[in-house]
Amino acid sequence: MTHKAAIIGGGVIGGGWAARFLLNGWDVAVFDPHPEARRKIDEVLAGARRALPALYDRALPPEGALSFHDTLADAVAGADWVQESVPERLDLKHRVLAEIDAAAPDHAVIGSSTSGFKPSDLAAQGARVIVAHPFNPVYLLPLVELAGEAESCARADTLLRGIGMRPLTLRREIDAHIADRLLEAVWRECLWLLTDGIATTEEIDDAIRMGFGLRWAQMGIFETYRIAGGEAGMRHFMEQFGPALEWPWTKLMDVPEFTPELVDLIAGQSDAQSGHMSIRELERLRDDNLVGILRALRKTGAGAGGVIAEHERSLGQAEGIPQAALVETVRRAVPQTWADYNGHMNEAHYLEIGAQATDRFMEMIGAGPDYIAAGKSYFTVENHLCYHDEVKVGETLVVTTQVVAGAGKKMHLFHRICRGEVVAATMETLLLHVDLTTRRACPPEAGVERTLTQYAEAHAGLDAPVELARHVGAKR
Ligand SMILES: NC(=O)C1=CN([C@@H]2O[C@H](COP(=O)(O)OP(=O)(O)OC[C@H]3O[C@@H](n4cnc5c(N)ncnc54)[C@H](O)[C@@H]3O)[C@@H](O)[C@H]2O)C=CC1
Ligand SMILES: C[N+](C)(C)CC(=O)CC(=O)[O-]
Repeated sequence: MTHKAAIIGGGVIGGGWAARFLLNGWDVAVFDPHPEARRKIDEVLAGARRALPALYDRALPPEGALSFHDTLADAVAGADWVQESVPERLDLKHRVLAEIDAAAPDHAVIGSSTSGFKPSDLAAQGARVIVAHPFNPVYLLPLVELAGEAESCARADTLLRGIGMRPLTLRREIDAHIADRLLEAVWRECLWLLTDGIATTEEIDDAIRMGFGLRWAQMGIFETYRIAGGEAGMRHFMEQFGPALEWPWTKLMDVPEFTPELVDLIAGQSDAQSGHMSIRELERLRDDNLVGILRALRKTGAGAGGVIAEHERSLGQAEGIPQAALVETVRRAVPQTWADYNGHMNEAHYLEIGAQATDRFMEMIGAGPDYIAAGKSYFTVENHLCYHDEVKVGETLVVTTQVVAGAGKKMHLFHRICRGEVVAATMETLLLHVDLTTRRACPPEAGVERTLTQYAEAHAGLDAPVELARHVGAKR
């Protein structure tokens, strides 16, 4: 059954929520009286369609339906989740939340994107609401801080995990939650460094992105500092740097006055630093970098990479049943990071997607991660790729796999890499079954051999592909 989300306020954050729900298969209804709201959401969606599918090696579910409504009540009718994302003004939030509460179904989770109000502030006039504070861009960053009534937070946790997010439920409510407390502390010190003429906006950004910002994405602060203590770890780190808390290393709670002069100084320096790019261009750059970082983290499971890997496991894939028809082994979007200077998918990634098809087929015959952990696997000994057509970023590729032969130590596969009806490339691959202890070829375990043989027999009647056993044939 398709879920429905209602988005009340479709600006930077509401647009991001709309994209996150929609691309994960939810229907989305938007209410925002601003005359430009639809255009802005369409632009955020275009960015999300380019970025989010690129995180995964499997296809996301088919997109839900997007609709815009003239009244709040229309938008929330039948919704399973209502997300309030109007500007950060308590009086406005009270008005909007009262309307949502009156119109939303009893079972709906009502979340507020507030960056800093506590659930008790929001519910002061009786509206049912929890804090569901996301991070920009909502369609890529997994974190959502939850605060408020326990049962609603638990329901919210389940639904958010289903759309690839990582809920963090606060143990008790606090102004600005956890992450914004940290962001405000850094922001405050940045303002002092600017006010005191110590550094420019660009220099401060360099101080973050060239150094500790890279560490924070994967280890946060405590794990990072544990390592900084050397072999003696966290205790030694605190012995060494604890006294610094007494030194003037931080202005602590002292806040600079936000004068018009300070605003002009920051806005002017920020224009000089990044004004040569539009906000949409900056968003695309940010998203491409985030996709690259998240995909790198996926490999080790560190930080948000673990969330992506876990969500991907929940995305549907073909059943491992031997059959005469070809087996679908991969269905995925082409990420921006796979494009090259010719404006299409680089040749190396045809091999990558072919290798993903082989990995998936190994899982289907019972030679997946558990089998490998127990000491047996397959090694590739030969690949042959034929490139037939170019593929562009964002297109969906489907790989089907044919078993050419599968007996004893050998597994001979033929992958067709298809874009719709077009076979964009083929990859023929020969693998040998190996004992990972001796690193030598050996017969597979009985279950794997039996399933592989069943596939080979089922595929024996299929036509041999024309590319099979072809050599590199340049006409002379
Ligand atoms: N911008 C950010 O980085 C983040 C913002 N937030 C929070 O998200 C919320 C929204 O912030 P942004 O999206 O940045 O603001 P925004 O200004 O980009 O968007 C607010 C939207 O609400 C609409 N709106 C105003 N009154 C409305 C009403 N009565 N009914 C329906 N829509 C109405 C406006 O037309 C506008 O499109 C705030 O509570 C903010 O603290 C949370 C995380 C990050
Ligand atoms: C600046 N901010 C308080 C609106 C930041 C957030 O709430 C979260 C984010 O995305 O940085």
